Amino acid sequence: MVFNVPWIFSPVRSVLTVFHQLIKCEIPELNKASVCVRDKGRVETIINNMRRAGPNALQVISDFDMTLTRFAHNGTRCPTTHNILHSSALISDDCKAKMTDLLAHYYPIEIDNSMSVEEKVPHMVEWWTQAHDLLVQQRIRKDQLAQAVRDSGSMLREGYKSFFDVLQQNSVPLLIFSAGIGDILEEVIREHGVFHPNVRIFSNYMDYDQHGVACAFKGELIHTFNKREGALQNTHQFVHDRTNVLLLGDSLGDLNMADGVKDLHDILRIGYLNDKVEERREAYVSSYDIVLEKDETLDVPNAILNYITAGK
Ligand SMILES: Nc1ccn([C@@H]2O[C@H](COP(=O)(O)O)[C@@H](O)[C@H]2O)c(=O)n1
Repeated sequence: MVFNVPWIFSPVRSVLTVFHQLIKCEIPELNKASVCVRDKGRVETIINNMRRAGPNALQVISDFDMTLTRFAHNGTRCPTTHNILHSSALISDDCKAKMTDLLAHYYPIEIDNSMSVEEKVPHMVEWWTQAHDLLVQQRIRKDQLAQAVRDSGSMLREGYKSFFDVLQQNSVPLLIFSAGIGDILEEVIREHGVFHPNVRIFSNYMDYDQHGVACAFKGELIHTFNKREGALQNTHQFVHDRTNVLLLGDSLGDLNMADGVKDLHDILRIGYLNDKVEERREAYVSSYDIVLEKDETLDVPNAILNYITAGK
């Protein structure tokens, strides 16, 4: 059992670690009740190293659905990129019903704390494959995607503008590694006015025929638990002269998204724990450096980024 009482202790390691006064004052967001930290000394050291190295040494690697987008708003679940498409007017009622059934069956497996990643993988492959096959049958037109996103009520987390803008202003690359649908993801960030040139996306993209109708998904399937393989295959696309990584995720499958970065110096992993909080807290606090429980904001990543970039 891990308690998120700020600055007290972490029974996961039974080590008493505290943030020093300086970082507590400079980054007061770390005092939020939503923040859980296993080893505060380690987090402080990493953040200070990153500040000393400055924004030129930094890249941000992030998941998208439920990490940069909100998990819930006013008690209602917010849509993932898949949900945006399957709830849209572009999809038949029959397809909607099938996609909803798939979600109801496979999402509990995705977040099941009692199953290993190895046990989950075949189920995730089945889920994504069936969902993509259904979507491809719908003859979705590329030029209709922007409207589908506008109609969807998709929401980036509170503080998104500062997050994207500060990275852009400091020329820090933002690499988004998503098992969602890349075409929809792009529309979401375009719609929010933050698709800046420093953003790069690795995701599942649709392929279109000469009429602009989706006819397949391109390349290797990316699901929640094979991002490491994808990251390693795409190492040539990572920004190699930037050896410090701020990693944001919401799944244990996101932890290895930076495995393709060569000469990695410092990495700070921030994990959003959105669902099944009690059951999964221990696993998250053992794996992520900072865990944000039911926190729908980017306050903590923003505060850390501001602290790092202010040191330049
Ligand atoms: N048919 C599907 C398949 C997956 N999902 C959810 O999308 C999320 C993946 O995106 P990330 O940006 O988080 O990698 C994943 O967590 C699934 O729950 C879906 O909604 N429908």
